[in-house]
Parts: sequence; structure tokens; C-alpha cells
Amino acid sequence: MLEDKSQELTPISKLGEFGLIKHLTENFPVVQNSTKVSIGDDAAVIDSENQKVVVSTDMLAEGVHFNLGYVPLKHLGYKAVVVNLSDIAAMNATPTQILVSVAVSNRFPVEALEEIYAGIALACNRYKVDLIGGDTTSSNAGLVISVTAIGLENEEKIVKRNGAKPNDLLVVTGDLGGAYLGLQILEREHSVYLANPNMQPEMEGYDYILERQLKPEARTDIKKKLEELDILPTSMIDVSDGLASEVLHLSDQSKVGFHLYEEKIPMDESTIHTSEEFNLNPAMATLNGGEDYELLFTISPSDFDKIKNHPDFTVIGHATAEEQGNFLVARGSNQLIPLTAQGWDAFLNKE
Ligand SMILES: Nc1ncnc2c1ncn2[C@@H]1O[C@H](COP(=O)(O)OP(=O)(O)O)[C@@H](O)[C@H]1O
Ligand SMILES: Cc1ncc(C[n+]2csc(CCOP(=O)(O)OP(=O)(O)O)c2C)c(N)n1
Ligand SMILES: [Mg+2]
Repeated sequence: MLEDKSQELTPISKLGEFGLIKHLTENFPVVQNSTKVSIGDDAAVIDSENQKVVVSTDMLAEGVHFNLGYVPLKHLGYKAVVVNLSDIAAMNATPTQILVSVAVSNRFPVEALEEIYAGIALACNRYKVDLIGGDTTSSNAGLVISVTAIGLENEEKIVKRNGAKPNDLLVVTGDLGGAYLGLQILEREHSVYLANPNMQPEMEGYDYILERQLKPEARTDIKKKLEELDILPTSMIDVSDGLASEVLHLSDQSKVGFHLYEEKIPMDESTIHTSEEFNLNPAMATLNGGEDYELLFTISPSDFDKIKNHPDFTVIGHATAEEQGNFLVARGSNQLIPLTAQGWDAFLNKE
């Protein structure tokens, strides 16, 4: 990587902007029929036929969203794509194309960008999406990667944040809190390394949570699973900022309240163990940690039997009338704790 002095590194100036773009994007195949014009023209062209076009964009900034002290560039490229595909999955749509924009300082050699694009290519291949364009510019400060994701879906299948009704069940996929604890491990080992570069990082036993932080996946598989069960969620959102924040978004848009049961929140064993190691309440990691990229949705109570024993889904609460407000039902005591947490916020986190 960057520190590897044995390898000759190529300055970006050697290729120039156009040479760089060509070099980075030449090995991206077009696999979607809807992609009519891809990289190389003034704009890309998509043929959506009878489907609606679903579009979302998210930006990752060095120092705010990632720290290059411990995040490998290939993982960064992969994650930048995945977090955007997650937003398309949260609309119950299928992602088909992405655009990628990077602002990069000329302290980066071409090889660093190759690493980022290797991660992007991996994600494109894994999720069968086409890279159809983007923008490349220089930056005097940190690295910024912005991805726009496009998906196509039949209008009646698209699920928004605003359809939850009182008594609907609140359901989440997978398990939560892992990505936050993975980040705590990376931060801890990075500060140990900065204090003494000869110390070996202690990463053993943390594989699952490190993967949740460094190589998250988008739940594009859920759409098909729900279709097989003949369930169309009434509202849906992905868990990027933390469960509390996302529940409040559904509440806000759907004009309902929620009761969220702490004891029902799914967590992996390693998330619980690592929380204990850091003297943290694991439920707090799920509520405010973020970056789990699971899907949170509501379903009609009449659909309960269809999902009650499904390994991918956990019912964690239910919607109430809006006037009742949003509460966490505490483990054991059944005490109602107002759900006020706002989850992870890029502007609040910098104190
Ligand atoms: N700078 C901006 N200009 C216009 N719209 C924005 C901007 N930032 C966010 N949005 C819009 O606000 C909404 C919420 O954004 P955000 O909280 O980032 O959602 P998500 O967590 O799904 O990425 C989205 O519809 C998004 O497109
Ligand atoms: C250095 C560093 N700081 C903080 C985090 C944690 N973090 C980064 S992004 C994020 C949540 C999602 O980010 P946001 O920009 O809010 O995305 P959106 O909700 O728009 O999808 C979190 C919790 C991290 N992974 N690395
Ligand atoms: Mg966003």
C-alpha cells in the first residue's frame, strides 16, 4: 500500500486527469440491459422501460467518515458503493448503476486510486451494478468519495418511509451494533500503534465486528425474500445512523409512534462481548452506533405468521398512535424510556 516503499509509485500528474479516468475505469464491464450509454460520453443514458428510477447519493469524507490510518483503500472503495446500494435496497428497489466522484490530493499516487477502484469493482461485480460515470478532481485537503446509486423498480413495489400504520410490526434484518464495536477496536488499536509503532495490533477474535465496520454488505437480498413470503413492507429505511435515529425517521414520516423492545434487538455474541470489554451497554451501540446497513421496516400485523420464525428477520417492536410517542421498553423492568437519541450525526460528532 501507501507505506510500501519497495514499489515504485506513479504520481497522478504522469497520467493527467483524462489518462487517470481511462486507466481506472477501463476494466468495468456493462452488465445491465438498462445501461445504454456508459462512461466516456457527456452523460450516461439509462433505459428504465416501464420502471421507476430510484436515485440516492452519499458522500464519504476523510476524517469524518473514515480514517486512512486504519481503513484500507480497497475496503473504502467497496464500502462507499455498498452504503449507497443500501439506500436503494431501503426503497425495496434493485440497484442497477452507480456514479463515483472522487476529490483526491496529489499526495496520492495512482496506485492508491487503483486500490480504491479495485474495491469499487469488487462491489460492482458482487451486486451486478454498472459504473456509468462520475467525476475526478484534485483536493487540497482530504480524500472525498461521493457515490450516486440508481435503481429500477415497478412503482407498486417501491416502499417509502411514510406508510407505517398504528399496530404495524417493526422488523429488522440481521443483527445490530457490530459496526460500531468494530470501529472501537480499530480506534483503540490505532492509538496503541501511534503511541508505539512496534506494538502488534490485537485484532484476534474480533473478525465479525471488524468485517461489519470495514466490509459491510447491502441487504439487496431482502427484497426477494420478502417477495417469497408475499410481504410488502408498509415503510422501510436502512440503518446507517443507528436504530434510534431510524425509528424516529419512520415515526416522523409515517405519523405514528413506536414501542421498541430492548430485549428483542438482535445482536451478535461478539458485539455483546466487545461491548462488555469497553464497559458499554450493547443496546446503546445498536441504538446510536450506526453503519449496520441492515433494513428496518414495518409490516401489517396480519403478516406476522409469515416471518415469525424466519432467520433473517426479528420483530423488535410495533407502531402506535402518533400521540403516544416513541419509547424504548427497557429489558427486564419494562420501563418506558423516551427514544430521543439522534444516532450518529456528522455535525455533532466533532467535539
Ligand atoms: N445537501 C443536500 N441537498 C439536498 N438534499 C439533501 C442534501 N443532503 C441530504 N439531502 C436529502 O435529505 C434526505 C435525508 O438525507 P440523509 O439523512 O442523508 O438520508 P440517508 O440516511 O438515507 O442517506 C434525502 O432525501 C437526501 O437526498
Ligand atoms: C473516522 C470515523 N468516524 C466515524 C465513523 C462512524 N460513521 C461514519 S459514517 C456513519 C453513519 C452514516 O453516515 P452519514 O453521513 O450520516 O450517512 P447517511 O445517513 O447520509 O447515509 C458513522 C456512524 C467512522 N466509521 N469512521
Ligand atoms: Mg445521506
